[in-house]
Amino acid sequence: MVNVSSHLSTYSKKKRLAMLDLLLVAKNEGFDIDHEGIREELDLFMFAGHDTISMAISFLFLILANLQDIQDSIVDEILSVLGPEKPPSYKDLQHLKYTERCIKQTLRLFPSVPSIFRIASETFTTKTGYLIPKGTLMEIHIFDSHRNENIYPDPLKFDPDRFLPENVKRRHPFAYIPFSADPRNCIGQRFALLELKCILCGILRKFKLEKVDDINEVEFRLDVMLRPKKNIKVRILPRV
Ligand code: HEM
Repeated sequence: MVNVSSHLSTYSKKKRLAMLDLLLVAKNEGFDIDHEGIREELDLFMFAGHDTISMAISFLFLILANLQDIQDSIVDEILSVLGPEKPPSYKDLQHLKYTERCIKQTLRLFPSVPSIFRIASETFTTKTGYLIPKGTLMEIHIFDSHRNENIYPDPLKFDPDRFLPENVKRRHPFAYIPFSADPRNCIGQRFALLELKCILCGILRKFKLEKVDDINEVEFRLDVMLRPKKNIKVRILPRV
């Protein structure tokens, strides 16, 4: 067990505190959190920030291995913003607009969290006329909404332009909810996009992804995360 008091001088001098330091300061200053609570928060972050990203990157690689033209366009954008070697800065990552649209499109078709659950805190009637009694456990099926052809015509088509600002504006704000959309939505969503862009900058400038598994033949298994039944395979070759 860490002795917080002996570490106080270390963390309290820093201007911007890391998350663990923030939690320790909160506990020390008498806020409603104890060591058990801090452990739970860290555990949540480790879980929520790890499997989600690893599934997103797996499906992204599968898509890029299947769709060479999309992969080439992403590489072109990365090279035009960063050149062949430069590690991306925060600002550089903001310029990777096409890459971002491809990531969004991947999370539309393969949302790492396929559904979320809520308990109705009061009785209400939906816009379509269903009476939902207080206490009902509701499943919001993100995977199905993202593949609804009334919202996304030709839903299985990987079309990054669906996420051009003018097209996003035409849809309901809740038509795209890979990170959920309520007060308990994903606290790591901006970080997740940056992380995925960084991974693509690192891998795609050095390696080319080639198709092994067919994107249309992937089967899923029921889980909290969207996982394939079998491991996804792509061929990774040096980019020359
Ligand atoms: C592609 C990546 C990610 C996806 C698709 C994703 C998706 C989600 C979704 C749908 C929720 C809401 C769950 C619910 O309402 O039941 C959520 C919550 C959460 N996510 Fe993420 N997430 C991702 C990455 C991350 C990362 C990188 C972090 C942290 C660094 C993170 C931290 C969290 C936390 C702490 C919550 C709980 C928030 C709360 O309950 O108030 N997520 N995420």
